[in-house]
Amino acid sequence: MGELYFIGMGLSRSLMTNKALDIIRKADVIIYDTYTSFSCDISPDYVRSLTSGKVIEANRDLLENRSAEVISLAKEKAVVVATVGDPMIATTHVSMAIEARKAGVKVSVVPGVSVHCYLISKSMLSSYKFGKSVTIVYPSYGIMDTAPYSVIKSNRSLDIHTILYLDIREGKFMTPNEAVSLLLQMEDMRKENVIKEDDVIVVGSRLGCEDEAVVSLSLSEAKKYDFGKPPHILIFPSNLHYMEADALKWMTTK
Ligand SMILES: C[S@@+](CC[C@H](N)C(=O)[O-])C[C@H]1O[C@@H](n2cnc3c(N)ncnc32)[C@H](O)[C@@H]1O
Repeated sequence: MGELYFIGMGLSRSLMTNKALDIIRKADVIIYDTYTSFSCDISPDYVRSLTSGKVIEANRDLLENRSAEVISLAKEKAVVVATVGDPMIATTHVSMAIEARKAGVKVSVVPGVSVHCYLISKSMLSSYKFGKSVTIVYPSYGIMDTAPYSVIKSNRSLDIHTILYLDIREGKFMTPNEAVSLLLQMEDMRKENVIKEDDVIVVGSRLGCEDEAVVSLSLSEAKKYDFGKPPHILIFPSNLHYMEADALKWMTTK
């Protein structure tokens, strides 16, 4: 009898739980998700060094379009879908989990340290004040997706903060500089007075790694700031409680 495990590996080796390690060590097959996120020190080769199970590097096609193959394998074997961070936060793996359950396969989820929670904690902004999050994507065929603009506008109208994930496209990671430039272009297009150059954002870089950084700066400062190596993530805050404003003062730029 097989089983399908969705394992969160955390953001880096030091943040991988013992439970995740145990299940990876014992699994027959590990489907390593290379599509939804990236870690500074967890890699398919690192996972190979932990287990005698077969490690398969999975792209979007295998995880979304060919998930039936994974589910069919899990009818007989212990199969792990291993994701950097948490397997169910800002991913589409719930769809595979539901299909597997419908097919009679036992499904287990092992949460991991997610960039979402890690960022909220490091920013010290109130966890009660975060709304819908959204990904800023590169324009495709010259068309700009202004969904992040709509989400920030809606969250701000409710006085809540927005987490902005940044696009990963064919191995290229969007930089905070590119993200800020796209947000300002969205304002130019929509002109609904949502995003201004002097708005303050929080940028998390390589969270969970030795060289992680969290900085708070204005959009105009962010345009030319060197944020270092990826991955990066942004918070677009709404109005700040005085304690949140104090917390951000400790995170000013270098
Ligand atoms: C689609 S989300 C997936 C989140 C993942 N499932 C988790 O729970 O951590 C991936 C995006 O989160 C951000 N991200 C992921 N890991 C990060 C890290 N260690 N430091 C900063 N940003 C990170 C990047 O913007 C990246 O493109």
